[in-house]
Amino acid sequence: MGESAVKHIHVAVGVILGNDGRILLARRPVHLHMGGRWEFPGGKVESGESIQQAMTRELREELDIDVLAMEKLIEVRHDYGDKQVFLDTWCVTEFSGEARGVEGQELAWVLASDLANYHFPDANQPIVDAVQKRSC
Ligand SMILES: Nc1nc2c([nH]c(=O)n2[C@H]2C[C@H](O)[C@@H](COP(=O)(O)OP(=O)(O)OP(=O)(O)O)O2)c(=O)[nH]1
Ligand SMILES: [Mg+2]
Repeated sequence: MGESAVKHIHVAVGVILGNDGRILLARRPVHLHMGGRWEFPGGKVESGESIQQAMTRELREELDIDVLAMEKLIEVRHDYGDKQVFLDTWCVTEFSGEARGVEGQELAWVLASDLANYHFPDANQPIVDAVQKRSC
């Protein structure tokens, strides 16, 4: 199958920066794809939504925060075999509210230098590298 025939799921992925430069990670529920691994919060872009709208909606749903400013970080395409994802990854540089795991997910505020200690989905290495290379 040619590259053009592969349908990637468009995912809004947020690298959320806290006041002290820490980054917010959430643990994916065990029953989901890549369950039990740590992720940068976000989710699928719905049809007709811009990436900003999708990020705002997802982070409200998952964390009860409102995105005030975001900047593009990196685009990652990955083939899981059963599923192809396009991780449209942005740094969330300003938000309002205090993040909590609305869906019961475990959260952690992590220093960029400590990201290597967390088990991420296989697609995430380029994102971790980008975060460590340049702060958002
Ligand atoms: N949010 C997020 N998704 C990631 C990361 N890395 C990675 O491979 N993914 C994959 C896992 C999923 O296949 C897909 C995101 O889907 P999701 O399950 O979060 O989507 P969603 O929040 O819209 O959830 P749902 O309502 O469809 O269940 O992207 C990451 O760091 N963050
Ligand atoms: Mg999600």
